[in-house]
Amino acid sequence: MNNSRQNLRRQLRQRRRTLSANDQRRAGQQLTRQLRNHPWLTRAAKVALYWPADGELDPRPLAKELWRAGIKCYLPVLHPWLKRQLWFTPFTPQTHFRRNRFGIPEPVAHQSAPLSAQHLDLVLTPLVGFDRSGGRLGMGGGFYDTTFAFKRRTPGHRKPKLIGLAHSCQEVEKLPLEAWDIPLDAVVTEREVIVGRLKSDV
Ligand SMILES: Nc1nc2c(c(=O)[nH]1)N(C=O)[C@@H](CNc1ccc(C(=O)N[C@@H](CCC(=O)O)C(=O)O)cc1)CN2
Ligand SMILES: Nc1ncnc2c1ncn2[C@@H]1O[C@H](COP(=O)(O)OP(=O)(O)OP(=O)(O)O)[C@@H](O)[C@H]1O
Repeated sequence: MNNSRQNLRRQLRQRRRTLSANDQRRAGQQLTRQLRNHPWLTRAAKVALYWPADGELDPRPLAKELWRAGIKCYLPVLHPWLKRQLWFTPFTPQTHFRRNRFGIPEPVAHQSAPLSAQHLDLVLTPLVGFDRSGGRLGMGGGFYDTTFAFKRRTPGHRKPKLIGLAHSCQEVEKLPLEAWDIPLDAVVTEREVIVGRLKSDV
């Protein structure tokens, strides 16, 4: 694994952890305000979010608004046998959780049928670092890149839209792009909506 990528990841995760509980709460509310009436969301029927860990921007206040609007929410679960693949299970106020092998809460399996990524309209992804052209640095497991690799294999496969959520302190000038990276369609921070320039649009 590339050393500068590892160092950058460590640095950015550290930066994220210095945000106070208050900063985190405010950022989650600001994110909700920016997205709740956004056409990306109001036009979607099925939206994946994540359960925040390690200082990630908290999408749960947004989930509450989506429930209210009748939009279905999902959370990622590690696929039981497919390497680096995520499945998505429904997220409702009744969902029960258990910790996965990374210590992140995920819905208990068998509560309801998991969905594969192709069936979602919109995916709000966690991230460690981002740049303004849609570059994403994650936790390093390769889960999102692997799960959404079909978007690259099938040109014109626009669904689901991938939108990274991040604190603005997670921005970097330029991320080193790896061959397998799937660019984000946009990044939303507590401050702004940044629309990435997709390679396929050029
Ligand atoms: N909130 C949230 N949920 C998520 C992700 C995420 O990034 N955030 N994932 C996004 O992919 C998946 C889990 N991927 C993860 C990958 C690595 C580590 C991690 O902490 N790795 C350790 C070292 C590796 C190890 O323990 O083997 C570390 O970095 O310290 C955590 C989650 C699915 N769910
Ligand atoms: N489509 C893919 N097929 C097979 N392996 C992949 C694929 N995409 C990524 N990987 C592997 O996953 C590993 C981690 O990738 P990377 O560092 O880009 O993860 P990340 O995007 O930071 O993490 P995550 O998506 O889990 O948040 C890499 O070593 C790479 O070999």
